[in-house]
Amino acid sequence: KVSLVHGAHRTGRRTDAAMARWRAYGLGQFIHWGLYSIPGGEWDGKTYNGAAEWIRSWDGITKSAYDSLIYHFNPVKFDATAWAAAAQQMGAKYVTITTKHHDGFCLWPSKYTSYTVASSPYKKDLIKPLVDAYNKAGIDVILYFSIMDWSNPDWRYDIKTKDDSIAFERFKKFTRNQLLELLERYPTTKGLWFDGTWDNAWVKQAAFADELETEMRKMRPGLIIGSRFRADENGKRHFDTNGQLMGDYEQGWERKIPNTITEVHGNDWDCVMTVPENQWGYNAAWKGHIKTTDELLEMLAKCVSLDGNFVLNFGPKGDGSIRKEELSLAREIGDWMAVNQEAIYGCEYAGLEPQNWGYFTKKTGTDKIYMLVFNVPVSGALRVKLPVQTSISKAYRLGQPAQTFVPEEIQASESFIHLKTTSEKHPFVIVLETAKKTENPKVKYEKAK
Ligand SMILES: COc1ccc([C@H]2[C@H](O)[C@H](O)[C@H](C)N2C)cc1
Repeated sequence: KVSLVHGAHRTGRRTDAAMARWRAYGLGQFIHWGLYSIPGGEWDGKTYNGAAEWIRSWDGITKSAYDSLIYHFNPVKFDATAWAAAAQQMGAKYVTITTKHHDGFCLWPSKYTSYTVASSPYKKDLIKPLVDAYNKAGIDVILYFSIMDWSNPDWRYDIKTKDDSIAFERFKKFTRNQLLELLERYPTTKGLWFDGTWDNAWVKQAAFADELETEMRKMRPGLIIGSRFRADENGKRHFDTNGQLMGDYEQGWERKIPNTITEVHGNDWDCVMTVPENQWGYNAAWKGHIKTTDELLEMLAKCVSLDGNFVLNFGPKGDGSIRKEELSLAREIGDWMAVNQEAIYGCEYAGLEPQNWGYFTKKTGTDKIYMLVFNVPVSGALRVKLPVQTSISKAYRLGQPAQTFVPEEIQASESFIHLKTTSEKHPFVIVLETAKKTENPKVKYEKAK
């Protein structure tokens, strides 16, 4: 262990109520929306092959042409209530919304730059109606904020000269001003999801970022900040020089999911996932493999089974409408959640040996186990290995309690649940009510004689 001033300030999970609420979410929605949503990955009839929200960095578009998109941003179809209703029906318990992506365009009328929605034909603040509508729908809001800001002349990828450091000092002040402004304007938001923090200039700001994180946490008790915000004084990100997690949860799982509980290191984490292979902002082409509802449900189940949250991304169009493919995915996920949400919300790693048929979750604070079945074996026999001295007192289909199962014990603490049919076409859940086999004191006494 090396001594660090700006490393992790906490080891182990946060134990407060605000973090317990975050831990219980299970399913979240990500929203990437901004000027990049207007071109949607296309420009002058050419298709940009990268992620649509990165089109400004493409040599097929001039920076000034991209920046002039601000004069065309007028999302007349934007309806925060409709967005929140779709998220609520999907079963999202939190939403992470881009306030400012790498291009620097602010969806709120920031006092510290003119490159905001206030300078667009739309003029009005977009973040407040979203926060209010989602909160009204019972959904918590986390604000995405990119430190990297291509619109700000003081931003630097690295600090090489005296001029660079003078400019970057201005940029650090600007960044702090915007973050405090967001916390002041949107007091009900629960956290900040930082991005654009890998460049050398920011990685060198361990002390500044550490002080800023402390200041923001003081300003908003309970505030949730992940491992992407700051580096330690050796430039280590996500995990400090001693391997300790920076921030409150691990944010490294971008379009990927851990396979075993050991990869999670006992931390809280969330996985942020795109529907296409790698498109966060609206991409008209919608090309490559588009994940199906069952694939996305399996990712959700896998995340919760390994103590994480699953955050599914939506990329609204420049006009403020949400594309029909995303709305139908949300609808189908919501239909499944309406029946099976008990196996997701407030659930955690069950501590059981994983089986090929799917994933186990456990209701936090109880002995209730859920079997989320995605891959029905041709035998129809689902193997369950429980901890020793644990038995199954009841087994039934979630949503159809009359459909019960009598486990076949094949050896100590190992049973088969025999399905009635192997022709299920969609994922389903079996609930196992388990109990510790308590020693009967009378029996013990008799033995002793
Ligand atoms: C350098 O590779 C990157 C950098 C940033 C990203 C951004 C995406 O634009 C999106 O905002 C995602 C959450 N973030 C990691 C993706 C790939």
